[in-house]
Amino acid sequence: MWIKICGLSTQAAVDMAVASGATHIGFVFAESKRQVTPEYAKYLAKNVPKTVKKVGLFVDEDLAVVQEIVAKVGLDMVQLHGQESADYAAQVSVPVIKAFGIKDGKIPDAIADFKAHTILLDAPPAQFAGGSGQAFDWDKVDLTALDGYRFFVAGGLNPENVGQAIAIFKPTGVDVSSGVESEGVKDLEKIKKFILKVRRQ
Ligand SMILES: O=C(O)c1ccccc1N[C@@H]1O[C@H](COP(=O)(O)O)[C@@H](O)[C@H]1O
Repeated sequence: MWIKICGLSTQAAVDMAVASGATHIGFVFAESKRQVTPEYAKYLAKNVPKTVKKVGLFVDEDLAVVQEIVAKVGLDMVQLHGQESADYAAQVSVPVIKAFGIKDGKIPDAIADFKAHTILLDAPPAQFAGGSGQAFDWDKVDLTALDGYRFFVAGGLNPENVGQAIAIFKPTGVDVSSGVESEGVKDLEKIKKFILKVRRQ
């Protein structure tokens, strides 16, 4: 099971995510309270083992800027959290995770255009394009629509509910940001607890 801890902005949180067994760590380059500069992400990423994928999160960013940051930071994957097209995704030089907001349980038909990529299911955008800590309506989702897709479940996950999300969706991976924070800051114990919970499933 892939485990992605997103919105990392301190060395201690990166180290805890890696030591606890995260498979992916995420840096937010879009407008967000978790936004980091490429220079700082490069610094945070420098001792991350090659086995852990470094993911850069972007929202409707200019493709040239994405490519520049991928090269500068040494990103392994890019998470597209805006209205990016499949044509745009196809031009990114590293594997793509394409996020979709799930409203009223409806899996958008547009996921069909991203079959070559990994899909990420999130709550619909709120103040920012994501990272709101809100879950979508898990019970309303037609799970057959996800057949044949590699996908992350995200949106409002935390150490307490991630087991239920895995049981319902049987996803390729789970992704969390707000649910491993306390008062808006990454909480090292919650990161560890979240990863342990997933590993014990
Ligand atoms: O984390 C952010 O600040 C963020 C900003 C803009 C787009 C996406 C963002 N985060 C991603 O949103 C989902 C759900 O996060 P949460 O666990 O509900 O807080 C996750 O994929 C984050 O990577």
